[in-house]
Amino acid sequence: MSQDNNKPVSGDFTKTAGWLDWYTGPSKPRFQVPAGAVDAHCHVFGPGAAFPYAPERKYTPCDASREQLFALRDHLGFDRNVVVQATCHGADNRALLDALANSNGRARGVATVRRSISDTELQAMHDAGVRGVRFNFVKRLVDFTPKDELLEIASRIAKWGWHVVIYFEAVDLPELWDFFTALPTTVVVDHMGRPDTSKPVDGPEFELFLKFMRQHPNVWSKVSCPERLSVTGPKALNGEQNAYTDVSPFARRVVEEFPDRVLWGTDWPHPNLKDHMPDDGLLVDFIPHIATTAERQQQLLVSNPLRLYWPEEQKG
Ligand SMILES: O=C(O)c1cc(C(=O)O)oc(=O)c1
Repeated sequence: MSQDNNKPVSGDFTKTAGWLDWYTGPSKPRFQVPAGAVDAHCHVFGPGAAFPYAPERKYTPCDASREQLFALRDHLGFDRNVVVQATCHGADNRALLDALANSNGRARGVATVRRSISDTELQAMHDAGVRGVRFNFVKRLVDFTPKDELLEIASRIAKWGWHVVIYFEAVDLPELWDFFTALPTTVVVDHMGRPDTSKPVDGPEFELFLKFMRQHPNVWSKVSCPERLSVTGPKALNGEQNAYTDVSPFARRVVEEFPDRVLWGTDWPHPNLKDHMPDDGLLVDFIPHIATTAERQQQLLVSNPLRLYWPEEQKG
C-alpha cells in the first residue's frame, strides 16, 4: 500500500482525545484467504469534510475513506467488503452509500435507519446494495432507541429480504433476549456478543450466547474483533503470528458448532481501541486459528457471506 494516500487525517473535525488511528502499512498476511473472500465487517469514516460526522455521535474518529478501505481489501487478498454503518455517522448513510456506489459491485452494506425513513428511500438503499440494518445496544456508542421503533423497522425491512445486525455486550443478553428472539428476520450478532474472555469458554455467560444461536437458527455471528475482546494478548503487532490466543477458543467454538452461520471481518478502521492498533495483515493470520480446515475457511469467508449479501449468486 502506498503510504502517501494512506495517511489518517482528521479533516475538519477534532478527533476524540486519545484516538488511535488505523495502522498504515499493514503486513501481507501469511494466511492466504480463499478466492472470493469477503471482509464482512468494516467501516468507512467520512472523510469528514465530504460526509460530516453526526451531531449525536459519541466519538470523533480519524477519517477512513473508501479508497483506503478498498486498498486494504486488495492488500489483504480479499475480494469484497460488507461496509457496516458506523455509529459516528448516526443514521446518515451517505458515506456508506458512496462507498457502495464506487465499489464496482464489490461492496454491500448494512445501514442505520430511523422509523421516519420512507419505503422509497429503503428501495433506493436496496438498489445501492444495502442488505441489512444495524441496531446498537452498546451504551457508550449510542443513545437508547425504543424497542417498538426497532421492531417496526425490522418488520418493514423484512420484505426486501434484509437482515438485522445487533451489537451488544454479553452481560446485556438476558435483558435483550425477548426482543432479539422476536425479530422476524435473520439476525447477525456483531463480535460474538462481546464475551468477557477472562471468563471460561464453557461458563454460563458464553453458554447463554451459544444457546441463543442453538435455539434460534436465524441467528448468525461474526467471529470478529479479537483485538477488542482480548485481555491477555499477545497483540497482532511486530510479526506476532499467534495473536489474541485467549479469544481463539471462543471464536473456534462458534465456528465449529455453527459453521454455516458465521462471518468474519477486519473491523477496520477499528474504532475506539484504547490500547493498541492491530496490524490488519496479522489480524488475518488469526483466521486459521479459529477456522481450522479449508472447508471451514471457505464457509466463513466465502459461502456464508455470499448467501447473506450476494444471494443472487447462489446457484440452485
Ligand atoms: O466497539 C466499538 O467501539 C465499535 C464501534 C462501532 C461503531 O461505532 O459503529 O462499530 C463496531 O463494530 C465496534
